[in-house]
Amino acid sequence: MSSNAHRVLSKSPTACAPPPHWPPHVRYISEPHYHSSVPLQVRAHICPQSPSATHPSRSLTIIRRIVEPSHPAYGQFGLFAAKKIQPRVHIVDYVGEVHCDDRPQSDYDLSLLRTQDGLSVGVDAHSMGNEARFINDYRSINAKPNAVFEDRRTATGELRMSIWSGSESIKKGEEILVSYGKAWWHARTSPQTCELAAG
Ligand SMILES: C[S@@+](CC[C@H](N)C(=O)[O-])C[C@H]1O[C@@H](n2cnc3c(N)ncnc32)[C@H](O)[C@@H]1O
Repeated sequence: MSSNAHRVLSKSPTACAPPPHWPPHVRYISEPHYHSSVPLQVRAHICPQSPSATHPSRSLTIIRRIVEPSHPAYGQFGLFAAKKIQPRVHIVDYVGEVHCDDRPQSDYDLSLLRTQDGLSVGVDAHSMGNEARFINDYRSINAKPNAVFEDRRTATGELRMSIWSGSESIKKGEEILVSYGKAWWHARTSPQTCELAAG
């Protein structure tokens, strides 16, 4: 068996090729990975069955480098509408590593859930994730966000933080922008850091 054939056969069944402009140092995943810091009973609450792969994002979004010097994330990437997106449409789930440990250094860590015991569950897309990790915050770009974070359960019951278009449609080529929340920005201008707040 050639080494290429072996690679294909040993690939995870849900693995898929990264989209164009995907950075080589980040692992592209289409379903959440659960870190060992997530207690079993919390994992069972979030994901009662096996994780489900999501592929709705490809046709709706495109990752693009920001080339406008006036953009506050100039030189970085952003996520853009590949076609017109109608209001209140599910664009993509924020997929990454689901964890309960602290990730103060990550700029890709989003809050998924706080349990009744006060345990904080995050989704960190710093080292592995999908297209959603490239969504920028609207501040200094637009007057308001055109997309929102909203949690949902997939068809197999898995809790996900998803990105939906807002009350207005998003034009083809327009940047998809959410609000990271004031606390996220506050944490980055003060000595302490915290998770990206969905809101
Ligand atoms: C979740 S990442 C977004 C994707 C990022 N632009 C990239 O290329 O990987 C969050 C980072 O994007 C940048 N960013 C996002 N929105 C921004 C904004 N409105 N103004 C300045 N920087 C922003 C900041 O560097 C922030 O730490």
